[in-house]
Amino acid sequence: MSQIKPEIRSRAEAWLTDVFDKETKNEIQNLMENNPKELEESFYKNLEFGTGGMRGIMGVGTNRINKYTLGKNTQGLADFLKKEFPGEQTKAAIAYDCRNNSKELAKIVADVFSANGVEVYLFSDLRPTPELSFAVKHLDCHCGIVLTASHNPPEYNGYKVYWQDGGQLVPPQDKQVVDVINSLEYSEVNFDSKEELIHKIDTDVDNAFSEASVKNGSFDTSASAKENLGIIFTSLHGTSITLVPGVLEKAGYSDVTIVQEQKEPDGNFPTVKSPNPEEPEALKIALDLAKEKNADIVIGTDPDGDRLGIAVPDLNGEMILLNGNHTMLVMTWFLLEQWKKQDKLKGNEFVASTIVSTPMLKNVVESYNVQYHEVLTGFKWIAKLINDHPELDFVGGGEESFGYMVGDFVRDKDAVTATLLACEIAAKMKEEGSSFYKKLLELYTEHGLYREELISLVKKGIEGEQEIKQMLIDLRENPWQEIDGEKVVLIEDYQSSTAKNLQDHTEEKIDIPKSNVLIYYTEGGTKIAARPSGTEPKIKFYISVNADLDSIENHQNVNQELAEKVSRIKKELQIG
Ligand SMILES: O=P([O-])(O)O[C@H]1O[C@H](COP(=O)(O)O)[C@@H](O)[C@H](O)[C@H]1O
Ligand SMILES: [Mg+2]
Repeated sequence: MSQIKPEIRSRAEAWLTDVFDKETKNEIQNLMENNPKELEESFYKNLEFGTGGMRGIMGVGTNRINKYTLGKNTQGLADFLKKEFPGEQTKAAIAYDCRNNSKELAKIVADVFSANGVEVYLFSDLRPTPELSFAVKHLDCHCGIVLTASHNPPEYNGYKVYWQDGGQLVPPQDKQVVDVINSLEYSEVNFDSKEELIHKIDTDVDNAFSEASVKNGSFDTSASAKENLGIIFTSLHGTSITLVPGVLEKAGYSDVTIVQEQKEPDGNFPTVKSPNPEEPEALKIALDLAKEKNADIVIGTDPDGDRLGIAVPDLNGEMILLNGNHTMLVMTWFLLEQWKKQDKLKGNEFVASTIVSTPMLKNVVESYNVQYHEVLTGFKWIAKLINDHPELDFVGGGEESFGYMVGDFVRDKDAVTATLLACEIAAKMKEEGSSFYKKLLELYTEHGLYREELISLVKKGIEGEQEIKQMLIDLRENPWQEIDGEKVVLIEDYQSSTAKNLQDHTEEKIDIPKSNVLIYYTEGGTKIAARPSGTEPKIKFYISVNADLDSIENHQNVNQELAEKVSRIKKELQIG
């Protein structure tokens, strides 16, 4: 008992009142008596909204995902809706993923909204996140919620919030909503549902979304090319199983093999260490199956169906996992070619990506005389750009973390439509005697070979958070001056919004919202970004190096040299 800090004890004791149920109180008592460390982790702060909504470990406490923290969020949102749309019948759409407790938490969110007079459209079963983004607009809702922690480990859950346009909350609403939530007491949350305000949704929205996906993810690839494409698909125990097989069939793909061991939705993700297509291990079963079946493409989506991992044959026919940058480059090239062919490039189109994604994309996009815009990490910022620039046509957007969005019919990354686009490209390339991978290499010969690596260092809990903060403070105090023998020429600090040119000692203002991100550029074209993850307890370093590639035949040598360069950099900077 004596080990509990007084402020933690008082925060925990506030949860021992009648506002909270017996189970919660028992668990808190238990932690107080037996596990003060866990009590502190659970109560030392309130959960916050990050890159993609609010995420946390499930359990009791203010720093955990539970009925009370999400109830308070929802009460705050309902209060905000009332203020923002006075006199209107407000409406909210709610979806949930395969995680443990997602369904129950979705019902609680529906209860609190309805208790406050908000009309609720609740999916009758699990669905991918992009379908919720679609549903918000389709059903003319004022906001939307998805209960999901995306690809985080099984002990996590979360709460993604969408606004009227189908994009996740961004300024100015994000701060306004958070202020209302923070001003509430737990006792002010109304859980008394009005069942007559809760409507179940499923097939109608599914059909509309599937149709829109097929339309947006299909171009001029022939029916025979599609039939000839061998596809292996895995939903990694997640939500995309509800839609992807159906849209592939609708779009004309007949040779689709679903990874059976991973098709059942399961919040424990029993066949993978992490249900994240960014981790090579996640696609292992699918890759083995691809070998056996001699398939042309492997696709795996994350639990909430918004990010996708792809593997395709390299020039020797060996399956190779692509990273988010690779996929984004080929997809964007393909979309630009299609727009060009359809005579739709008029000079007011744009492609968007994030500051930690490959700088090569800019070169590809601008070679089509299309505008390239860069935003902070988080697809919500890409969605915001679309809103902020009604005068521009959005072609597509992506980010290094395996997310892509085709056109603007949904306002978040969408692995359903992106799966169709990946198959469209692979089928067409195969028919033309080329390949998805060869196309990537051709882009390298035109724009240089870019090699990117992400290093994520996991640092959990209170101490981890402190350590991550300190690492960035240290970097600011002692910035890298030279990296792999190349002088650092520019340092961007997105927290102070300054770009320091170390050569002419000038300083420019960065004109995007503040964020704890540092980016270094060297005279040789190396780019290194550092930031804390906004979804997981990690610090992330993004390394990008590049070199000219004169012919495809040389790609392995050049790639090898760049891999060695990245290794040297990691060693020198002591990151991973
Ligand atoms: O996790 P998801 O699929 O919802 O994706 C979310 O998190 C990713 C990782 O963010 P961070 O680097 O801050 O962890 C972001 O890239 C993405 O835009 C965001 O929507
Ligand atoms: Mg996700």
